[in-house]
Amino acid sequence: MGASRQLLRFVIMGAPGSGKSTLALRIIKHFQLKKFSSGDVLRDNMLRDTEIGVLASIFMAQGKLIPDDLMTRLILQELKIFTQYNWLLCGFPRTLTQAEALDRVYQVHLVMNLNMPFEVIRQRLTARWIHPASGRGYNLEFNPPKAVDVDDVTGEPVIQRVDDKPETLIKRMKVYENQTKPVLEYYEKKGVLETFSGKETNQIWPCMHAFLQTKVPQRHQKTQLPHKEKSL
Ligand SMILES: Nc1nc2c(ncn2[C@@H]2O[C@H](COP(=O)(O)OP(=O)(O)O)[C@@H](O)[C@H]2O)c(=O)[nH]1
Ligand SMILES: Nc1ncnc2c1ncn2[C@@H]1O[C@H](COP(=O)(O)OP(=O)(O)O)[C@@H](O)[C@H]1O
Repeated sequence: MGASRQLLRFVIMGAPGSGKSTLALRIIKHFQLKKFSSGDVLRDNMLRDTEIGVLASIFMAQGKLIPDDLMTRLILQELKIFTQYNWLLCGFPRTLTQAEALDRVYQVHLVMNLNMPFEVIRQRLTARWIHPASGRGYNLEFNPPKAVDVDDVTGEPVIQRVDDKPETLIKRMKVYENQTKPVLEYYEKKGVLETFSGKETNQIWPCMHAFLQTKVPQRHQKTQLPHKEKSL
């Protein structure tokens, strides 16, 4: 893939709270990829009170996945806007049906999987806060907002996600085990899966960054910055 003129089609996967969004933000800072998050698309629909948003909020609050046909139609439709760009999908696909539907339209070149102990995830999610309109995420321990309870950019309130409640998290982890883990096997068989294990973003990121430098053609790499960053 390295030398080809193909557009880059990357995916980042991992259990809820494993750091997909946090690492995706670092990736797009260093590499020319558009980040596309299924959770953000759903939350945007929820904020705008669309039909999809109303439906999504019911499934999400129960820790369930949004049905495949709806989700796939939504994401493939939204992705059309990015046809001319390299992209990085965050949170999609989450089931085998979604992965197969994506495959029918795009060739995925690389899937980065985050592997992290459940206890770390549980601790992180009790302290996760988000700005719903932008999807910007905070963590009271790891990257707190500059001012208490408000988004750094807009000054609007940040909230805790209803699906981060401990009982909903347990359900989401089961869904991840049963429905999303098979997607990892699917990509493994295709030879595009790369797994990164660790407990901290700052530990995983240098490995991921170094790996991506070998996968992303030079022309799609942004000016090199030091590996270590203070936040985000
Ligand atoms: N303590 C801690 N929190 C982190 C770290 N990396 C990310 N987080 C926070 O953990 C939560 C989950 O991360 P996020 O990127 O939203 O995970 P996602 O659900 O996989 O997209 C967020 O509140 C992040 O700010 C880390 O290395 N340490
Ligand atoms: N690809 C998807 N298929 C079905 N439901 C999805 C998908 N992506 C997101 N969702 C719904 O949105 C919720 C939040 O997803 P996301 O923002 O990616 O959070 P996290 O990675 O923390 O679980 C999921 O628990 C699920 O209900």
